[in-house]
Amino acid sequence: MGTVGETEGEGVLDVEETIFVAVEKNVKKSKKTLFWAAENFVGQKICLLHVYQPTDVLALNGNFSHQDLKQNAIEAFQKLERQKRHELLDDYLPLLDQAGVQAVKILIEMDNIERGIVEAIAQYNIRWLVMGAAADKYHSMELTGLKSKKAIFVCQEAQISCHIWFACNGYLIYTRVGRKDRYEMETVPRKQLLDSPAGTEQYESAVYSLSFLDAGEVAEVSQCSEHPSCSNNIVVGTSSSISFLRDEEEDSQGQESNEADQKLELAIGAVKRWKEEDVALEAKYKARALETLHVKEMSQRKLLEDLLVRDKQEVLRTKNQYDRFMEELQMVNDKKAALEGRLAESQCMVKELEEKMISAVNLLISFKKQRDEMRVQHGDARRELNYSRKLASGEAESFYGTEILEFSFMEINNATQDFDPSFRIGDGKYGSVYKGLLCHLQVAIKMLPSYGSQSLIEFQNEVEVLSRVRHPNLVTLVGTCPESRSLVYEYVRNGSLEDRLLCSDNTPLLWETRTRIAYDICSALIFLHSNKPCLPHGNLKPSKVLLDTNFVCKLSDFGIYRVISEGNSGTSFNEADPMVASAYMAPEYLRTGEVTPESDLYSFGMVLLQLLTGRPVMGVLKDVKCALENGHLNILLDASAGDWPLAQAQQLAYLALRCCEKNPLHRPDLVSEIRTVLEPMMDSCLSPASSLRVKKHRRVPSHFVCPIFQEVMKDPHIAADGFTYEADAIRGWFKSGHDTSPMTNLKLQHCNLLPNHALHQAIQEWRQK
Ligand SMILES: Nc1ncnc2c1ncn2[C@@H]1O[C@H](COP(=O)(O)OP(=O)(O)OP(=O)(O)O)[C@@H](O)[C@H]1O
Repeated sequence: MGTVGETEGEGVLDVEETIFVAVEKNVKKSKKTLFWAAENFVGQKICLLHVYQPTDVLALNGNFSHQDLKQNAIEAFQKLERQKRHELLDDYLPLLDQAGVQAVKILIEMDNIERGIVEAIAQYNIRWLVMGAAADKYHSMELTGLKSKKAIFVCQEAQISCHIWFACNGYLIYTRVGRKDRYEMETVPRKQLLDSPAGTEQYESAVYSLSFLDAGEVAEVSQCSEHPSCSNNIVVGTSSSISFLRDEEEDSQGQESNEADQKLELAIGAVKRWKEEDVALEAKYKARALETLHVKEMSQRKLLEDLLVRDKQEVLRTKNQYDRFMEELQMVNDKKAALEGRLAESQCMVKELEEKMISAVNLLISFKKQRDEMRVQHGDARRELNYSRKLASGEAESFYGTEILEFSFMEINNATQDFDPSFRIGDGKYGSVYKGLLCHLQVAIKMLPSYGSQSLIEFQNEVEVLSRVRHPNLVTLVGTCPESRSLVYEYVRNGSLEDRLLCSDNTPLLWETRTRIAYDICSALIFLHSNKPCLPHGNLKPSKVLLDTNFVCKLSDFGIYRVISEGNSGTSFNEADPMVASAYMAPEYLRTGEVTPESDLYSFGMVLLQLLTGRPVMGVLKDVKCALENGHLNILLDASAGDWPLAQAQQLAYLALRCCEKNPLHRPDLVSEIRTVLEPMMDSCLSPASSLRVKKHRRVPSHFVCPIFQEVMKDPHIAADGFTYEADAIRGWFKSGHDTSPMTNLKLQHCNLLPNHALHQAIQEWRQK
């Protein structure tokens, strides 16, 4: 327990000129004592004296030993604490500043405050000290002695040279007079001073009185003679207090002296007892404090032990968790390695499969090529065979070119790009018609309804019959797909007569062309009816009259009823208007459902009426009849056809009406009557003026012209680029070292050529006309 003194302020302290004021940390509590000093010692320097009990850092840290705490930390803590104290003391300085008093401060560090003050008095040789006698709240008129234990201790223990004023609530309560000759007095212990009568003699003008301020005690007050500037009062001892009495009659009256001695002894005894009691009490408090500290430490220890147990458990739990995670991680790593292995395997497999796929595709391509070649060979072989057969039966001449191709559903599917709607060119009552490319030919594929009662053989036989019927005015049936029950026809580019009559593309048909169309239909019907067996068309109407690029008419769907099974004959998929459809049908057909050459005549008559008038079929028969009766057919004639010679038009109208006779027997004969009427008309159409107009109309179709020779082809052949060339021209191209397409300039896959029979035939027909 050392004494550390710190002074702060200006210069060296002159203890003779300085009033020390003992203050506590709370400014409020010591403020009035300080004011009292400032008021009473005007012009004197004031030094604030403060003792503080430093915190026991080791005790604060409970279980930690001194070694555990770093010296630096302790010092830092103490420094901080000291600094705080200084800051607290600084709070007094503005008060003194206001009073115009110079101030310094001394900070003493000690466990016991009163002892600290006493030590400071000794250390700095303090001559003048002001301190509190009691807390301000205890102040009253009766308060005449010291109440604070610290004050009492200082009063008793401070070196005698120090003069001390004890104030309370701004009033001086008690003064301990200091002895100027301090060297002399300091050698005498305070107690001895009290005990010795000589001690009392040394104080002639001042009498010490220790007042323990019990209730009811009375104090006498005398003027302080020690300090001139002071209006202090000196408290003179009372009955129950320890008193130093100045009694001039003491020496003379022995009895009284004895009594005084006795009193003194009593007082000393009381002080001793009080001190013993005080020590005992302090020991008791200390013991209690230690006990409390012990209990606190024990509970802290318990708390820490619990915390330790909990921490241990937590660590254990974390460790278990960690172990589990590590196990899982291991498993995941194992799985990852396995999956990576599998992935590598799969990638190998994918690569292998890709290679296999590529070779399969290559194989497929070569198979397809082989198949195409084989199909061609097969076709050739069949043709050869049939030709040989026909040769044997003497029908060889009419045979060439009537072989029919068979396609798989896959081919039909590919040709129509999965029956893409953009490939659909029309819908009939039996199904849809798609455009497509098969064997390098542009074709129209008619999808028929299901077989129904018809067997595959029956279907194939009927198709065989139809495919053999070939005429320039009939759409050629080039193939079939029994799998999908579809018929593959040559594609006719210029739409149907129905479209033309509706002028859907604003190019009306001239009367010459209409006359020729009538003639073409007549020719086709003569051919069909003269076929063995007789093959009536069965569904003649403008939508079945197709026109090629040269407006040559080609009847489609002839004899289709032969491949439609009975169960499906009435099936209507997309029939526009049944009334309109039946308007072309002969009354007996509507009654019996039997297709005859006469029923074709009726339909022909209706088509003829429409060619003349361009009117819708409904009501046209009645209108023309009426017009002829009234002689104003010219009004009814289609003006967009040009100046139709009226006589010719009338002749055609009468012919049409005869064809539409209800009684089939009254209808004219196709060859002897109808063709006889139409033929001269055709000739007149070929008059120079007409033929010029028609020729204008009949320019050479561009697809008849070889792209290399730029002439109409004689022997058209299809190359690998899909274009048709004159055989000699394309062969010459290859011979000259080319392996590219003359049209696209791209490399050709092969140099094989395929005869384009359909085009060849079309060119022949065109030439004949
Ligand atoms: N070979 C072909 N070339 C070009 N277009 C064709 C060919 N065949 C048919 N078409 C087109 O397909 C359309 C539908 O023909 P489809 O024969 O199925 O029905 P439709 O003639 O309208 O009447 P129906 O219901 O009586 O059969 C025709 O109008 C025609 O435009």
